[in-house]
Amino acid sequence: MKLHNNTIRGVHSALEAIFKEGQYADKVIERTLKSNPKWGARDRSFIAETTYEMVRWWRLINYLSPSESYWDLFGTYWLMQGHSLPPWEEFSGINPDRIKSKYEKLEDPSLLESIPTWLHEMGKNELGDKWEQEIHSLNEEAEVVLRVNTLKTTRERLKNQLAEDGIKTYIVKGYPDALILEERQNVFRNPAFKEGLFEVQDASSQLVAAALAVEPGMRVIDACAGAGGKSLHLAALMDNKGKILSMDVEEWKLQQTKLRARRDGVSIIERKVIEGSKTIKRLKESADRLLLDVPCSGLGVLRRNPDTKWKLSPESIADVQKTQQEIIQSYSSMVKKGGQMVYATCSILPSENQNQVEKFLASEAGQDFELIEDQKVLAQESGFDGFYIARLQRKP
Ligand SMILES: C[S@@+](CC[C@H](N)C(=O)[O-])C[C@H]1O[C@@H](n2cnc3c(N)ncnc32)[C@H](O)[C@@H]1O
Repeated sequence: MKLHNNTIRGVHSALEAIFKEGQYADKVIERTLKSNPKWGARDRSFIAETTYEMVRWWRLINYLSPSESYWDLFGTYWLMQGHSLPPWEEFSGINPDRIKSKYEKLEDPSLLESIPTWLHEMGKNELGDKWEQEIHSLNEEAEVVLRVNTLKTTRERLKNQLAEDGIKTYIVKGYPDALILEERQNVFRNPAFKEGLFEVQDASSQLVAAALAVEPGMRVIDACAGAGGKSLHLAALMDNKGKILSMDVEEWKLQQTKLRARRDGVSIIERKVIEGSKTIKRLKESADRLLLDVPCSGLGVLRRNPDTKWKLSPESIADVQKTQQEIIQSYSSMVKKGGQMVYATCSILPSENQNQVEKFLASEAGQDFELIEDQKVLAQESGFDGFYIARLQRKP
């Protein structure tokens, strides 16, 4: 594969924004590509993929070639991919034999999997024997998965429509609304996306709304709705009949929900910003179904957001765990007697998942609830993102 100096520079400036300015990788890549409209499709995918992969393997790359120079770091990454380097002056500081022998001697799993040492220790403590395979799976490149908007089309029809545009997809048993792309490509420019025929949503994430067992006509609250991915799925499962209250503490996220609902032909979503405990108290026992897609460490979606591992710390995980317990304790009051609630995270750590549900059930607020079932979705078993989904029932 031929390297081009200008696209490597594009990767360097993206890495600088991510590591020196602490910006989010997906946003940086989006902006880098937008501000360089002349780059062709191949250049764009080179920049996006290389930036993501270098972020993913950042600790390992820096261990193999401790250097301040982005050329040294890129060259090391390129060699790790099994390529050879062109005889450019920029790569003169790299010694491929030294890098290879350093890699071959490596035994420390946290370096081999390119994660912080504290995270390796935490993962081992929480997941035991399953940890090493799980972090290995979470370091793989994610599939692109679509969720068919069944309010506007069927899976079969969309599959054929995309195939006519050269986008080949396949289906996997157990995910009734999902289509998986055979080859990674940008689907947001496809007319079917603009017409609201699909959303991009991982297959594991599609299990969350399905677990809430909604029916048309119900009153549903999505209390951590964010940009509305699950609210939109719920609306489709309810055949756009009933009411969904999409809530969040961040108004700008709910604004996205509004735009997406319009594109997807969803009219049953109402939005409400959570301003404090009063907002929750006013909705006491008002929901047939409540979704708590709570903020979490994001460790289950490392394949999509590899920069998360450099932003997390034991303290930030402890903080988010505190928020999770506060949310389930207080927000569960919105479920009607006899109603149901789903508590979900995109984390694989039991301390954010089943332990939180157990703690809630043992508390005073949880006395009215019982666990119906839970799914501990690991990337190594599902092939998709890591998730936790617990379904609880409030006693009549
Ligand atoms: C995992 S994300 C939700 C993703 C969203 N459900 C989706 O499908 O796109 C968690 C959300 O919880 C929100 N959040 C954080 N603290 C909250 C709180 N105390 N109450 C409600 N939402 C909160 C965040 O702003 C974030 O949008």
